[in-house]
Amino acid sequence: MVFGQVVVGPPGSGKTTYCNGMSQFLNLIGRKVAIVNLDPANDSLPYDCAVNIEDLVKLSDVMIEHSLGPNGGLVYCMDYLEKNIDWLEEKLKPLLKDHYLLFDFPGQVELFFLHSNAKNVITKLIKKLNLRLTAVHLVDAHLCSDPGKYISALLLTLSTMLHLELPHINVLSKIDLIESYGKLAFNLDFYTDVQDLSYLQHQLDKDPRSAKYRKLTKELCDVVEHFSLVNFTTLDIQDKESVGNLVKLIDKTNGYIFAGIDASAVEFSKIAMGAPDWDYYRYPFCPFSSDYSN
Ligand SMILES: Nc1nc2c(ncn2[C@@H]2O[C@H](COP(=O)(O)OP(=O)(O)OP(=O)(O)O)[C@@H](O)[C@H]2O)c(=O)[nH]1
Repeated sequence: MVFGQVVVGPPGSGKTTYCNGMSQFLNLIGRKVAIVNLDPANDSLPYDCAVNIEDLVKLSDVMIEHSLGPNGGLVYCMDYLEKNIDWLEEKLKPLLKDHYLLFDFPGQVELFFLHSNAKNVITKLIKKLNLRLTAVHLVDAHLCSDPGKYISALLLTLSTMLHLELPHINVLSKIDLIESYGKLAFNLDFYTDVQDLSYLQHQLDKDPRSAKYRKLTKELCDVVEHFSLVNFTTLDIQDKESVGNLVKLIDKTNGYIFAGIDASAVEFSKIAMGAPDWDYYRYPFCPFSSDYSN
């Protein structure tokens, strides 16, 4: 069984930085990691990738050949990848024996709630290669500083969850910067737990432009609350404890913590009930710099 993460989120939410930081962290706790770059718009990669979509299709070539803009070009690239899924499977096969996989996807959000190519690629890989993947959806934490943007982020997150149909963890990224956008109207828990969105209405009513859409906003918040699926964890990719806590969550969702244990009910309950206290803190970490190897 091969475990890994599908890293998605809007442009600039920190996906590439995440893949880099996460792979360094996982390496340090003893896992062999392979990063699969499926974002053809990723020009300068901070990490060494095991597989790069650029070797199959180049966004710049697609845009010229088919007279497409960057968004149309990306949709084309994902479509091309789906049609050539054999290429990706062949590239991944040598990694399946002992690697943990990180898939770095493009930030164009329409790929994850409108078009089906990216989802089809993931589904085919899961089925054919027997992968256990968790979707990690990054959302820039600064969106919490504006109630309207926060509600948009909730809707995007919900639609991505429903579209991908994977074990899913939503992350407020760059949490270290949250205070630089001013004091939040509520405690951070309010934004991570997504419990009672009616409080946001008071904030929105302060702005006459959003007060006009009071009913629409309420209905949208009701949709999010009724699904009762969205909540967030937080991440500062430069903080080892923050990354470690996220890894624990991800390991529970994709089943990594159960890998290699005896399939007996006793063994299973030991892991399920016990504190998840395994390899994460075994390794001495330096106080953080974004490069864990420093
Ligand atoms: N302070 C801080 N900055 C971060 C963090 N994560 C990412 N960044 C910064 O956010 C910016 C965008 O990060 P990227 O990793 O390029 O984001 P992306 O989602 O891959 O962007 P696209 O490829 O455009 O979709 C970079 O300047 C990163 O250094 C974080 O946890 N804390």
